[in-house]
Amino acid sequence: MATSRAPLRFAEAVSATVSESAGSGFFFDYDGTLAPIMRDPGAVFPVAGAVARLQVLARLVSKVAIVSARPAAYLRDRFSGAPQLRLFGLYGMQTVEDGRVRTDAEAELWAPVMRRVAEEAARDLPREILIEDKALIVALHYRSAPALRGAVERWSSRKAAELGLREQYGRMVVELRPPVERDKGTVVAREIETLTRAWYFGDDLSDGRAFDALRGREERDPAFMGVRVAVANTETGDELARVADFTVASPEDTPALLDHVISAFPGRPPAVGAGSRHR
Ligand SMILES: O=P(O)(O)OC[C@H]1O[C@H](O[C@H]2O[C@H](CO)[C@@H](O)[C@H](O)[C@H]2O)[C@H](O)[C@@H](O)[C@@H]1O
Repeated sequence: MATSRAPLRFAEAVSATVSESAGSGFFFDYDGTLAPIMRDPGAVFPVAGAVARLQVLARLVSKVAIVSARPAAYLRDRFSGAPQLRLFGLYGMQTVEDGRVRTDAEAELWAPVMRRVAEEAARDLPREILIEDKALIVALHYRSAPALRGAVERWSSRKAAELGLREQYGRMVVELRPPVERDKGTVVAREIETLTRAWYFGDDLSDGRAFDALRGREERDPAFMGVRVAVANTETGDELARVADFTVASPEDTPALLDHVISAFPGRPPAVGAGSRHR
């Protein structure tokens, strides 16, 4: 991922978005971007104020979406307060349409294989490893036992080779998933086709593909503006921050950045401390 254009100023990015709101979209990763990182994935909820900000934003621009590795049903639950959001789960293998989860047919064919992977992981891996069975993706979490990272990665690589699966590394996690052409980059590339401005917020390795999708579109279409926002963290954040236009310090700071964007729309009250950050 290479940065090729002059640095974008936050105020310019915001005003270009406001002036073409009907062609603008906002895309968000979930864990580590809109929600804190915790040991128990099941205990995580969006940070205070995030859902409300997204709902406001969804009324102001063309499209606001969550693009996550979580199952779509999980996202539907966590973002029920923002019904206008578009939800892409399992790296785009699932979406929510009219309140119902729709799973990609090609990915669905892998359900029996992934069930077997979850069973074998439970049998083979030490019990300190948290196995998150997302039906079409098996996540192997070593946050409670970082010393077991090597063992987890070796097991995962063997299983991927044996069964023809893909691996995705993340924050103290390795995931095994079907070899279908879906990732955050393919989702974003498709969803921005009708847009002229798009922002993507992320914190992790898989979000780099979404950044690349914005960059690729910019290279083909000089009228398009992509805005990459990295949410800082010491685990996987550096790589993303290096190629981001802006960085926020933590998921808890994401709503404040959105306030600066929202307040720039006509008729919106000014954000507290507007213009003082995100340069
Ligand atoms: O695409 P995302 O929405 O960012 O999902 C990526 C993974 O997030 C979750 O794992 C991460 O957050 C957990 C909860 O804070 C944390 O315990 C774990 O160490 C992190 O890797 C989720 O559990 C995974 O399924 C997602 O793939």
